[in-house]
Amino acid sequence: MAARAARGGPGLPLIVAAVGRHRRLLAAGIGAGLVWTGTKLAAPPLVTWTIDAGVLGGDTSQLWLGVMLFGGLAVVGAGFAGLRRYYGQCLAFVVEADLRDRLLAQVVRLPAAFHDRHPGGVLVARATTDLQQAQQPVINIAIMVSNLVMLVGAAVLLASIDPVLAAIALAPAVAVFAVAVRFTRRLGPRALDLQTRLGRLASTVDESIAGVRTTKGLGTENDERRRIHERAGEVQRAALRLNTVRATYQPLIELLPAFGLVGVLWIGGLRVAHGSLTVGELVQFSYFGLVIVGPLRIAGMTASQLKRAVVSAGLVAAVLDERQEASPRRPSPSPSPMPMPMPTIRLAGGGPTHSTARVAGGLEIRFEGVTFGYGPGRPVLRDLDLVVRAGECVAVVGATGSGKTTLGALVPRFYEVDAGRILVGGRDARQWPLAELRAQLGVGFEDAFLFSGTVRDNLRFGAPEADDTRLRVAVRLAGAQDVVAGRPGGYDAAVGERGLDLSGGQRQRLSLARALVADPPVLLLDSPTSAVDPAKEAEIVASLATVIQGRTTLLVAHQPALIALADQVVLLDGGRVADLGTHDDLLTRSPRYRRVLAAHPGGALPGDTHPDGVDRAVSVTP
Ligand SMILES: Nc1ncnc2c1ncn2[C@@H]1O[C@H](COP(=O)(O)OP(=O)(O)OP(=O)(O)O)[C@@H](O)[C@H]1O
Repeated sequence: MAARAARGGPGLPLIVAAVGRHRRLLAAGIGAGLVWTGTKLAAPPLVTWTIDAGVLGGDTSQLWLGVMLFGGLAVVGAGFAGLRRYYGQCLAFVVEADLRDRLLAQVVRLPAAFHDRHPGGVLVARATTDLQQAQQPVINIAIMVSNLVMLVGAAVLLASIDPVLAAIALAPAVAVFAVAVRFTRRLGPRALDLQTRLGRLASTVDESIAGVRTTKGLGTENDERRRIHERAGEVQRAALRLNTVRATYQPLIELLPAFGLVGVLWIGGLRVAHGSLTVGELVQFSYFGLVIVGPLRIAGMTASQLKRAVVSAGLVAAVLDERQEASPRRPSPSPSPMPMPMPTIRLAGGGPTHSTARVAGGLEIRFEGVTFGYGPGRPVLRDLDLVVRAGECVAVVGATGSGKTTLGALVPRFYEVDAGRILVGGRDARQWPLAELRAQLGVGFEDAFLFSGTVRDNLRFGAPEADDTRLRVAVRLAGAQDVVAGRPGGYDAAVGERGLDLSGGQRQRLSLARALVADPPVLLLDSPTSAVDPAKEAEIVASLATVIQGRTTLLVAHQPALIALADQVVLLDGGRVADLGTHDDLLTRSPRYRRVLAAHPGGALPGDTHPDGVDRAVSVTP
C-alpha cells in the first residue's frame, strides 16, 4: 500500500479526474497561456528584424516601429501571464475543494470500524495538508502547457534559421526533463514519509487537545509536550530529507539552461564572425536561451511538486477507496412483507405522552445467534439470543467490558455481526435501507456529543423539520428544561465545540432530548443518567418512564432506579445472556446479578452486605 502510494498509485488519476470536472477553468488558463506563448514567440523574430533592419540597416523608423511593437508585446504578454496564473490558481482551489467535498462525504459514510482504526487527526491531515499538496501542481498545468508550446514553437523557429544551433539552444530542455524524471523517483518515498508523519503529528496534536483536561488533571503537561515535540521532530527530519533531495537537483536544473546559453554564445558568436549568422539572429537565439530558463525552472519545480502531490492524493484516494457502510439501497419487495407497527405515542400531542399506561408500539428487536468481535478471534458477543418485544423496555446489565454497549451498537449497524442476525420489526437489519433503519432508532450515547451551534441546532440534528413545540416536549421529557432555561438565549444560546461548555449531565440530557425529537419507535440508550447527580437522575428516570411508553427500548443501565423501568433485565456475561428476568426477580434469585449491580458505583445496593443476601429494599418499582 505504502509502496504503491510512493509510486503514485491512484493519486494521479484522482487529480486528473478532479481537473477534468473543472475543465472550463483549465481551458481559460490554457487559453491565456497560449496568448502569452504567442507574445513570447513573436518577440525574438521582432528583435532580429529590429536589429538587422533598424539598427544595422540604419533605418530609425523601423527601429522605432520595432521598439513600439516589442513594448506592446511585453505589455500584452505580462497581462496574459497574470491571467494564466489567476486561472491556474482558481483551478487549484476548486480542485482542492472538490476533493475535500468527496473526502468528507466519504468519511461520514465509512463504518465505525474504519474510524476505530484511523485516528481523527490523520483524517484531518488528509483533508488539509494532503489536499493542499495535491492542488499545488494544478496551478502550473496551464503554465506548463503554454511553456511546452513555446518550446516547440521556439524549436521550429530556431531550426528554420540554424538547426545545429537550435539543438544546442534547446538541448537543456531535454536534459532538464531527464533530470526531473530521476529527481521525482528519488523524491517519492521521502514525500510519502513526510506526509505520513504529518498525519501522525496531526493525530497526536488532536488527541492532546481533546485530552487537555486529563493532561492538566494528571499534571503531565511536560510529558505531552515531549510527545508532540518528538512527533514534530520526526516531521522536521522527514522534511529535511526531502529538502536534501530537492537541493541536490536544484543546481542542475538552474545550471543546464545556462550551459545552453553558453553554447549558443560560443558557437553562434563564431558563426557571426564567419558571416553565416546575422547579429539579429544571434540575439534571437540568445533571447530564446534566456526565455526558456524560467519555463525550465518551473518544469523542475513542478516535477517535485507533482511527485509530492501524487503521493498525497494517493493517501486521499486510499480513504476514498475504503468500503462505505452498506449501500442505502432499498431491499427488493418481499412477497409477504413483515408488519411494521408504528408507535402510537407521539411528542406532538399532550395526551398520550403523559400517560403512564403502556401503549402498543415500537418495533420488535430480535438477536438470533449473534456473534461479534472487534477483531478476528476475539468475540465480544457469542451466539447471543435475545428478544425485545415491540413496546417493551429491556435493560442490559453486565460487568464492565461484558459487551453492553456493543450490543446496542449492532442494532444501527455501526458494526456488522460476524454470525447470526438482528431482526428489526421482523426484518433483518441488513435488509433495511441503512438510512431508514437508523430513522427508526433514537440513540443516546453515554459520552454525549454536542456540536458547535445553537441549542436548537443540536436538538434538531436528526430531525431538521421539528418545530419548537416538539423541541420543548422533548426537552421536558429529557428533564433538560433547566439546561435550556439556564443559558442566555435559551434555544438560541450557543453551544461550544463538542458541547464542552456544558456539564456532562447537561450534555447527556440535551442528547437524550435530541434522540427524542425525532420521535423514534425504538430507543437505544446507553447509561443515560451516568453523568447526572442523584436528584437529576430521579427526575430523568421519572421522565424516561413516560418516554419509553409505546417504544421499544434497549437500555444499558447500572443504577437500580433506571433498571427498574425495564420490563425485563438481561444479564450479560462472557458475551452471552447469562440470565433474564425482571429486576426484582433477578435481585431475588441471582447472586451474580447482585454482584454486578453492587460492583458499579451507581449501582451500590444499600444494605446488601452479604453477596448472597436478598435486600428487597433496593427494589424500585416505577
Ligand atoms: N471500538 C472498539 N474496538 C475494539 N475493541 C472494543 C471497541 N469497543 C469495545 N471494545 C472491547 O469490547 C469489549 C466490550 O466493550 P463494551 O464497551 O461493549 O462493554 P460494556 O459492557 O459496555 O462496558 P462498560 O460497562 O465498561 O461500558 C471490551 O473488551 C472492549 O475493550
